[in-house]
Amino acid sequence: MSKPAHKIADINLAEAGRMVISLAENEMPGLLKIRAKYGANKPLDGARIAGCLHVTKETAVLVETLIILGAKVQWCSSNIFSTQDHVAAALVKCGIPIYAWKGETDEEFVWCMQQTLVFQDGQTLNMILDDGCNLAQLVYSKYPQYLSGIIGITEETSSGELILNRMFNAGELKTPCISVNTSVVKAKFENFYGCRESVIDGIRRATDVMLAGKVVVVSGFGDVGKGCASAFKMFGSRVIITEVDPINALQASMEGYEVTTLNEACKEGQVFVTATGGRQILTSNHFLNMREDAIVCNMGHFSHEIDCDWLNENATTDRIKAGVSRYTLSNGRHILLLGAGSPVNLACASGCPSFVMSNVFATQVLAQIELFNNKAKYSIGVHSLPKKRDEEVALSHLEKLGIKLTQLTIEQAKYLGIQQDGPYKPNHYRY
Ligand SMILES: Nc1ncnc2c1ncn2[C@@H]1O[C@H](CO)C(=O)[C@H]1O
Repeated sequence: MSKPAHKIADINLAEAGRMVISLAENEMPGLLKIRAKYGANKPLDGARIAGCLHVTKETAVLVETLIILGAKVQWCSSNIFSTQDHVAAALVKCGIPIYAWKGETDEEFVWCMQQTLVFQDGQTLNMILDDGCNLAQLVYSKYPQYLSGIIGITEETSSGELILNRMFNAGELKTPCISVNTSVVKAKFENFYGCRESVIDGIRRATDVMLAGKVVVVSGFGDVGKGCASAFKMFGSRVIITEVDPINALQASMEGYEVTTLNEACKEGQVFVTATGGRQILTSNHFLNMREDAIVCNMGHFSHEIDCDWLNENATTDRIKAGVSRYTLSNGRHILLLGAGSPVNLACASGCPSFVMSNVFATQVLAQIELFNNKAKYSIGVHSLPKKRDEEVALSHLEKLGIKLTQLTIEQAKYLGIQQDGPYKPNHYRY
């Protein structure tokens, strides 16, 4: 049976979607500059990109940039709740095969990914743009016959990078990959500044809860956790951090946060945010000790940071509104779970803002160009883009913010032992 040209919620939403995509373009100078620089010589001509990344207005600008650079693209979302249906409609209106809608079931999520693998002309994918390694794992497990045709994989997020590294260490990886997450503009910009703004957006849109004065527990003090903690601090919350890594724990303490265990913090917290990249962080004994109507949400890629299965099997549920479920526990107290454990900024709001995503998605495009055109340079494994690319992406965003850069003199460059136009830092430098 031939596959449908697309599957979305409602094509009639296309006009509204195009409006928000146009506004996002104006906030995404990095992608617009890439279109201007590479659009004529089409470095992605011949690329058949299967994309699995939240279908948001920012991703729409990314998708249309890839197409302007010559790629054929088929796309699905990397989360069942993150699709912005009007954006999906706007892309389909332009003839782009989108298989995504807000509120997919887990089975439909897999079906959507499957639709991205074979193109309308019968050719199979030769590039993957992934978020959380969902698509790559599907191909590896269910469609290994396609692997020989895949030139490269670019991966968006830390959880996906973790899986690719695990596959490589197990000798299972058969494809050169570039992790965008290791780029500075992703880790130190989107993961921090993007989450700093969007975590508040997600929680406030879902609950309208007052954050000032409240006890907020953030599990994980990596770049995402740092951004989240910083946001709650700015809003006047009392922030408690939980961590397993002594370095991150010390950092949190140096920032003035209390650092303790979840077994202690679960009794005090009124809002809980997981940002560890791990699994089973918030579990039954925490839930049973939480205060009435404690708000529980996740900012990691996968919902398994929260033991949602235990809640669904051991508590009755009332749907308050889209993205907000109230669980009644055996002890009579209640818990509010946001976005069913999916990243709350994407499930209950619209994800990280366009300007910071412009940095990340410019890096994604450069990574796709690099792998597709220089595959001989990349061995099987998980690679990073050179620092110079990071600096170029950052440079393309300065004008929008009115930033005036100081020029390094030749003498200064000689003293520092670097080129006048960079790279300005050694690879081991931590920004
Ligand atoms: N507005 C957005 N559009 C697309 N992807 C996003 C957005 N905000 C965050 N993300 C990505 O979502 C993954 C986690 O699934 C990240 O690591 C982010 O780069």
